[in-house]
Amino acid sequence: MIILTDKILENVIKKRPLHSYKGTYGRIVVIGGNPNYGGAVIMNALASVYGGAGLVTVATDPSNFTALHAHLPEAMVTDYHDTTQLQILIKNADVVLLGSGLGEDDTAYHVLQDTLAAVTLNQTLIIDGSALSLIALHHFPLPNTHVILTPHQMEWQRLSQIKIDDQSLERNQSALQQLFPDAVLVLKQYHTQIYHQQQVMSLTIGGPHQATGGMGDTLAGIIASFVAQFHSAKLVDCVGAAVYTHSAIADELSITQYVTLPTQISMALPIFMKKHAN
Ligand SMILES: NC(=O)C1=CN([C@@H]2O[C@H](COP(=O)(O)OP(=O)(O)OC[C@H]3O[C@@H](n4cnc5c(N)ncnc54)[C@H](OP(=O)(O)O)[C@@H]3O)[C@@H](O)[C@H]2O)[C@@H](O)CC1
Ligand SMILES: Nc1ncnc2c1ncn2[C@@H]1O[C@H](COP(=O)(O)OP(=O)(O)O)[C@@H](O)[C@H]1O
Ligand SMILES: [Mg+2]
Repeated sequence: MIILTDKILENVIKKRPLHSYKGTYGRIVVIGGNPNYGGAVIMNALASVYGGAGLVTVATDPSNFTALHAHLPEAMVTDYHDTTQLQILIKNADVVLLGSGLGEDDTAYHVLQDTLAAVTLNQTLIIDGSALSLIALHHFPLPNTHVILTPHQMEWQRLSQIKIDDQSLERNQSALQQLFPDAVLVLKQYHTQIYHQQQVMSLTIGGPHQATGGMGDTLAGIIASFVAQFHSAKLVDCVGAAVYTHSAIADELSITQYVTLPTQISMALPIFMKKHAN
């Protein structure tokens, strides 16, 4: 098992080439946010934009448009009910982040189905929140692309059938091999673990000051932005660096704060990344 340290950032966070533009840093489509959980996609998008992604579009319920723009004018929006538009967006994306705040109703089911059908080989699909629960419930196969799964322990229980108390490293590794052999698994908990093929990385920073709704939505957005822009690093290292960054910022904030809010972590990303870019 590899313990994540700030060394992982050296492999991933790079100074920007002068001859570059927004397209160089990746196109992300965030898909989720029903009328009750609009905050989830706003937090995905805040983390993606502040994490440095070039272009971020959010496909969500129209009731979330105004709130999203009020928080983040840098993001574009589209109605996730518009299947044709969704397919065009996905086709042009480098990274698709699916499921935060999607819910589990009929609309969610159809958006999930359309997205899984539209992603292609060279893209990266990050699957979070409700999309994980829906995939577990309906046994949707994963598409043939680079997949990153970001479950908390209950979502992983639903996917793997391993009860939270029985989620040992060996059992998790074996379930991943059996169910989703090519995927990267980010199993979120106190001391999050990242599984990929035979490799396991473990986080030993972070703490209960992070236990606020939206913390995982923010992590998913950071992962999306790192994968979208840091092309010279391996996918699993981008994930490791994002997981480390998320908790390192939270720990810095926790020196003076009792709780560390997800949106504060996103706001702190540009300064943290500047410090660690090489
Ligand atoms: N502002 C927004 O819009 C927000 C929107 N959100 C969106 O909401 C959607 C639903 O996501 P969800 O995680 O809230 O609900 P669900 O998947 O049912 O899991 C909860 C169940 O699992 C159990 N549980 C056990 N261990 C656990 C663990 N380690 N971590 C967490 N739970 C654990 C837990 O046990 P209990 O707390 O009851 O003891 C409970 O029974 C999803 O799309 C998400 O993106 C949220 O991000 C919040 C902010
Ligand atoms: N006690 C804790 N110590 C460290 N990290 C925590 C703790 N509680 C929660 N977290 C982190 O917060 C995030 C929670 O993710 P998730 O449950 O998906 O949140 P949400 O869906 O509300 O955004 C994960 O990254 C998890 O590791
Ligand atoms: Mg979550």
